[in-house]
Amino acid sequence: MHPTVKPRIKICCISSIEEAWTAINYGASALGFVSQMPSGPGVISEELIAKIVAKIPPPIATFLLTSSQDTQEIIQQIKRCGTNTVQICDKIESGNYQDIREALPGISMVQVIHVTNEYSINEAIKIAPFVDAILLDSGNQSLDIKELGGTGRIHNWDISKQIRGQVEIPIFLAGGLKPENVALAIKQVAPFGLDLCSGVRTNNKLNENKLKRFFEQL
Ligand SMILES: O=C(O)c1ccccc1N[C@@H]1O[C@H](COP(=O)(O)O)[C@@H](O)[C@H]1O
Repeated sequence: MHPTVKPRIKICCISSIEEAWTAINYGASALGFVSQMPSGPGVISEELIAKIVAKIPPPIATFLLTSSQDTQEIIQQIKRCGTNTVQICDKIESGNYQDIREALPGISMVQVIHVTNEYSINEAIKIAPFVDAILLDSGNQSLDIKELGGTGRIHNWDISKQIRGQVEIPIFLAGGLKPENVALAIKQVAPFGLDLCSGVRTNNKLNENKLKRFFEQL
């Protein structure tokens, strides 16, 4: 069990160098870049991701969000985009986490678990030994058009809290976080990190007023 500290903040769906710097200036320690997805508001091209990532200084973490389920494909995608972290938004079907570790030893791996019911707890416990962090998001992988994130909806935080209590690695909480609910989310789940997209945006653009209000709640 980790001690409760002020959570680290990852601002996701970054779509320009200006947005990246706005998020960093307000206090983000990580930025998320959404590559091709079946659905969601944050997708940008890999070319744009690579261009923005090249301008981000240490120690800011850069997360590539991928929907690929094939580790060889993921490795190539990370190389093209140049991020230092990969956020795997679906279940790996071809290959395993070790493939990514061996090919890219410096890359951190974050696996997304879509919190839907109590089974999500076992899913998180099973995956935790192989990755560097787990990100608990809202979503639905069984829809015809999969929802892998960016839903703007919260999920059952009681399940997230149970995962936080049973898994030793850092937990990020995502899904519908915004200035109005972040204090309660921290109190209830006490995650290592918070990850958000739509809650600090207006018409898909980063909104400085919402960002400011969000950071004031921490
Ligand atoms: O934003 C997207 O387009 C997206 C698509 C597919 C997977 C993940 C995506 N974004 C991630 O979802 C979380 C939660 O988003 P929200 O705050 O509920 O809008 C976000 O932090 C991104 O990591």
